[in-house]
Amino acid sequence: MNQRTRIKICGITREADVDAAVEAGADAIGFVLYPKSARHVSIARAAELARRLPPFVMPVALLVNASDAEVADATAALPTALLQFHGDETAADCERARRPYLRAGRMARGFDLVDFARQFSSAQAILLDAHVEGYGGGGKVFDWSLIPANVPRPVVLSGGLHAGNVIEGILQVRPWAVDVSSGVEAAKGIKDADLMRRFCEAVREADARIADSET
Ligand SMILES: O=C(O)c1ccccc1N[C@@H]1O[C@H](COP(=O)(O)O)[C@@H](O)[C@H]1O
Repeated sequence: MNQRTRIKICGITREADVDAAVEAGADAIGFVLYPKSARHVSIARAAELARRLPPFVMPVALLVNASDAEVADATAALPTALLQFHGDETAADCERARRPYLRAGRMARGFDLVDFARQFSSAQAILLDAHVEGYGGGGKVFDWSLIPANVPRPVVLSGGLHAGNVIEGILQVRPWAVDVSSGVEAAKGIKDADLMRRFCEAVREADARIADSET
């Protein structure tokens, strides 16, 4: 199958970075609504930034153990956003939002990804991140060989990706999408336009290699 790997760039806090991510070719832009993150933006600020997005580029609202009231505020202010639950939420917690969502799994040895994906059968995809302190965004790569071939939901590969390793990640894992934050930053929450461009070019290179190998 000649598939285009989708690209999410997460942790955006500035207008210029929204524009540069779109220009680079991102399909989705993530806003971190988790107050303890160095990349945190308020719901109002995320909504302001999301209004810059052109059609067919999706905003993503990243939440960590948010209350139902916070989730309701986020969905009201960001009506077109996909939700990304990146904490300890249960499937029931995620489903109460009544919105399409991604559920992050924190990969470590012994983590049963197939069972996790079955628990979150209502998720659009399972996002795989390294197990780091502070829930995520740590720029850490996990051992991709821990991902079994039979995950029953689409997979979003993340965790320490950058232009130098994303081709290998895509060729090895064949994810539906990739997600990057630290690997395209000058500092936490401050994206680098050149790194975003190089990341997206590397993803397209991986797709081209897959297409070549299939013809
Ligand atoms: O970005 C954060 O600060 C963050 C905080 C809490 C949970 C998740 C967070 N970010 C997500 O972590 C992964 C991996 O990021 P990185 O590329 O390794 O920095 C990604 O999904 C971010 O959206």
